[in-house]
Amino acid sequence: MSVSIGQTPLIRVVSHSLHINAITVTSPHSISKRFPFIFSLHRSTTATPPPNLRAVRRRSSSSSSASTMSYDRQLAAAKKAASLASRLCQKVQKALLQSDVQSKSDKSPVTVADYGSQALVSLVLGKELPSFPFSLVAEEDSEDLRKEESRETLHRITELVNETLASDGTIDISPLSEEDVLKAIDNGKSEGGPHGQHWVLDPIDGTKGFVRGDQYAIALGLLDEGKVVLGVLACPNLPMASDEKKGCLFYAQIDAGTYVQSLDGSPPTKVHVSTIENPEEASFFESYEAAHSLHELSSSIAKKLGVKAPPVRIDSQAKYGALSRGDGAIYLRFPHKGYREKIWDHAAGYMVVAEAGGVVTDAGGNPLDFSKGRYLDLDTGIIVTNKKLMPALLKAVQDSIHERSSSL
Ligand SMILES: Nc1ncnc2c1ncn2[C@@H]1O[C@H](COP(=O)(O)O)[C@@H](OP(=O)(O)O)[C@H]1O
Ligand SMILES: [Mg+2]
Ligand SMILES: [Mg+2]
Ligand SMILES: [Mg+2]
Repeated sequence: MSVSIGQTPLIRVVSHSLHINAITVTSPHSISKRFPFIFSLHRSTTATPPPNLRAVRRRSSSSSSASTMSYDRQLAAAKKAASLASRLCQKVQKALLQSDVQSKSDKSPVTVADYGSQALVSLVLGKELPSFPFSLVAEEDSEDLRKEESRETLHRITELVNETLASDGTIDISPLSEEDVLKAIDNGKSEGGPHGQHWVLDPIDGTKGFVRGDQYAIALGLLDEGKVVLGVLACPNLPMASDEKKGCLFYAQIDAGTYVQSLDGSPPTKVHVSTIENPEEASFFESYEAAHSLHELSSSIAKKLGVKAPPVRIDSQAKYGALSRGDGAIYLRFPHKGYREKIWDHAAGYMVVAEAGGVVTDAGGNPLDFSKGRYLDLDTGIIVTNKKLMPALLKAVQDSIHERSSSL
C-alpha cells in the first residue's frame, strides 16, 4: 500500500509496519494524529529571528558572577557549517553505493559522508572564526582513512569536500589536498572538558539511518566552561511541518530560544515543546535500532504512564528536533548494559530541546554533564519531555527499571 502527497510517496507498508520516511510504528492507527510533523501544522509560533549581537547570559562554572556574552558569531558559523555538511551528505545519500560504506573497528558503518561532513565542518568553523581559539570534539578520526586500502575512499572524500566548498562559493579555500582533508578530520581529536570553549560534532548522527536512506542529522554544539551554550541540528530528511518540504535546520542559543528554518533558507520560526500534560495523549520517540535502546523497557514505561500511541521509531538526533517543535512529547533512550554515551550524540539535541522549554535528564533525574570529556557519565539512560510531564515520567522510569532489575 502507498499513500502520496503530490508526487512523493510518503508511506509504504513494510511487513505489518508503517514506514514513513524512516519512521516505523507498530500499527496503522490514526496516522495524522501520530505524525503531525508530516500531516499538519505543528505547534509553533512564527517569530522574528533573534537580533544580531543580542547579549545572552553566559554561565560560568568557574565563576559565581555570570557575565553577558553573545554567541551570535559562533551560531552563524555553526549554521553555515552544518548546512554545507548536509549538502554533502544529501549528495552521497542519493547516490549511496555499497563501496561507500566501510566498517570501523567497532563495526559501525561509516561512510564517505561521515568523514566528508567532519572535514567540512572543521574547515568552515576555522575559516569563519579565525580569531577564536579552536577546539573540536568530534566522532571520526583519520586512522582508517590513512590505510593503503582506503586510498580511493580518501580521494572520493576530498573530491566531495572540494565540490561542496566550490558550490557554496563564499568560503575562500583553494582546492584542498588529501592531506588537508585528513588534517581537518583530525582537528576533531580534542578531549573537551570543563574549561574553555569546545565545539562538539557528530558529522552524521544516525549513520545506520543514513545508510538505509532514512533519518540522520548533522549535530554541532558548543561547550563553554563545561556547559552547552549553542546547538545546531541539520536534519535533511525531516519534513518542515508547515509545508511538508524536507530539510530542517534547528538551532538554539542559551537563553535565546529554539528556532527552525528549512535547510534551503526559509525565515526562522520559534518552536516550543509539546504542552501536553496528560500522558494518555502523549506519543514517544525512541531509536529505530533496538541495539541502541531497550524497546521493551520503553514499552513498559509507556504502559505505566498510560501512553496510548505506539512508539515512533526514528534514527538520530532528529528525535530531539522533532520533540522541540512538539511532534511528540517524550523521548526515551536506554542503551544496553555497558554502553557509554558520547557527548556528540546529545549536545546539540539537548540544547535544541532545553531552549524550546523541554527537560533532558538521565534516568535518575540528574542533568546531563557535558564537562567530563568525550563521554557522558550517566545513570542508566536518557529521558526527555516537557516540565509538566517529567515528574510522572521519572516515576514510571524508576518503577520500570526497578521491576526489570528484580526480574533479571
Ligand atoms: N549499542 C549502542 N547503544 C546505544 N547507542 C549506540 C550503540 N551503538 C551505537 N550507538 C550510538 O547511537 C547513535 C545513533 O542513535 P540513534 O539510535 O538515536 O539513531 C550512534 O551515532 P552514530 O550514528 O553517529 O554513530 C551511536 O553513537
Ligand atoms: Mg558512529
Ligand atoms: Mg551519533
Ligand atoms: Mg556519527
